[in-house]
Amino acid sequence: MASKELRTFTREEVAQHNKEGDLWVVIDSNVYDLTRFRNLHPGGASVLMEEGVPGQDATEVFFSLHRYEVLERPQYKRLQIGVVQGEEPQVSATINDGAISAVPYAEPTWLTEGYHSPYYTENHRQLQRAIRKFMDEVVYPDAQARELDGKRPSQSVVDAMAKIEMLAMRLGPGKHLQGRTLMGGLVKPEEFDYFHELVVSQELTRCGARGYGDGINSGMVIGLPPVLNFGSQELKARVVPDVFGGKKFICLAISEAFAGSDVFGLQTTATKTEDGKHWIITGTKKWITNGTFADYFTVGCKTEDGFTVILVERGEGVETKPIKTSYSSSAGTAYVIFDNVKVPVENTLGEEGGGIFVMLSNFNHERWVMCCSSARSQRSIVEECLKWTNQRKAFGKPLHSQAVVRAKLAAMIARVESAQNWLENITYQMCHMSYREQANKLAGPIAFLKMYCTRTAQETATDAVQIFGGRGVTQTGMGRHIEHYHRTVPFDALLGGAEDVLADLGVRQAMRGMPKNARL
Ligand code: HEM
Repeated sequence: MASKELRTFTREEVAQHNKEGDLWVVIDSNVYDLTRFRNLHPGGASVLMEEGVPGQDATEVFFSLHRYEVLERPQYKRLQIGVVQGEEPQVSATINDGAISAVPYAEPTWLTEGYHSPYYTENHRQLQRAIRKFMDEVVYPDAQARELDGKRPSQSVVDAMAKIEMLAMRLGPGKHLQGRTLMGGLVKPEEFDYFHELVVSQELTRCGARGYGDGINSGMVIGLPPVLNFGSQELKARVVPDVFGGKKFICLAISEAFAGSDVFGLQTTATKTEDGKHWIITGTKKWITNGTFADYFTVGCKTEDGFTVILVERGEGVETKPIKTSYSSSAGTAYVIFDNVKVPVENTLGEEGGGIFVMLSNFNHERWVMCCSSARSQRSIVEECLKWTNQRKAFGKPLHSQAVVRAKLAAMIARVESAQNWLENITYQMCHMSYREQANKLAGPIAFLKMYCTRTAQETATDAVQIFGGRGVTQTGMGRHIEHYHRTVPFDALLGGAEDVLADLGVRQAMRGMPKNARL
């Protein structure tokens, strides 16, 4: 809403204001006075005097050069002086207003009008509506701002998430939800299933800011499960409420400059003090998401018996330094130094020497969460491409009138639809399997799905840049989401296991299941 009162003009009246010292235009049935703005216009003053602009309807040329959000910025919003008599604006922002997008394939089938799904109940739909509104109103503006300034997610947003128990919901169904009021009581803790969690993950991904997306407590998603599942009661009572309450932050600290996923190559050591009451931890960790602001570190250490996971609290001997990666430092990616850090043995997570089991126990869930995000972010790119090829004209016709452009769109749509449909099938299996069954039966399929999601995501990113041209590599303006996606999408293919490793894991699991008597 503009703060001043808007007047009503006929198109003939607007047309009178067509010179340098008196310059009005119509954009989407709204009237703008650009007289004083002309010399401040980032695209230059002269373009505003080109044929078809002064006193005219500049809607088409405007939307071929600017995103809708330009008109929403306060400094430009006040350029609007009125509306055209008897007309209603036709261009509405289909994102960030809590609504479902009407653009084909911009939403998964279950959210598209007239389509059906066997997987989602009315309760999933209610949660989706509530979370989308929350995301668009509370999280999206912070995500966009922090992604640019590189600061950590605002505490007010973390607090708001904690209030609706979104932090706890991100760890999926389970005992940790007991007694919590999820989304104001919308979902009963005992009814919360993996489809509810899928909704939470996918809606969160719509914030369209990859670094921020990781910054907003993703360290918790991977760092807290070992505490929840393997920590002592005392440790859990001390750590979990503050983490779910958004007051403290936790991260997973496994990878090192010396070794990535090869946990047996790690060099961080934990040795017991003579009285056996403490660990002394020394070593370094690299690429630790949320590490710069974490209070707790779930650390993989080399111990006498092999590999052990220990919870370290920030304090004497713990130092964290930011690492500058291709995405925003909003993620809090850190280099972590442990210098003779003294930790009570009660902070050991699981058995001494049993660290591999602790780590493996969360891999499937972690990878599945990544698939949720990957499938959803691909979809946002498909929406951007569909809108752009529809509104952008080249050689006098919309971009989509070119067969090569349509072929790229077809491939993108097919990829995202297969990723989402496969994801929903696996999610359904998860809902009907015990955790142990999931480990046996789904490690392979989830590994394949993650490999598929991240590989297709990169193909879609490349195609999107081709469609957007120079704008696809420009950090501001029309293609800014494409540039961001293309720059940050390789992250997805590294986290939680590189593509080739996952592919191999899936095949090896399939081979283990081959019947002994199978022959051609
Ligand atoms: C309310 C009216 C307008 C506002 C507030 C506005 C604002 C802006 C802004 C903020 C940019 C920088 C790029 C971006 O952030 O997207 C820009 C670029 C530009 N504008 Fe406008 N503009 C307006 C109207 C127009 C009109 C009517 C034209 C018609 C020719 C025009 C032509 C351009 C061009 C050519 C660029 C450069 C685009 C690029 O670098 O790709 N603008 N404008």
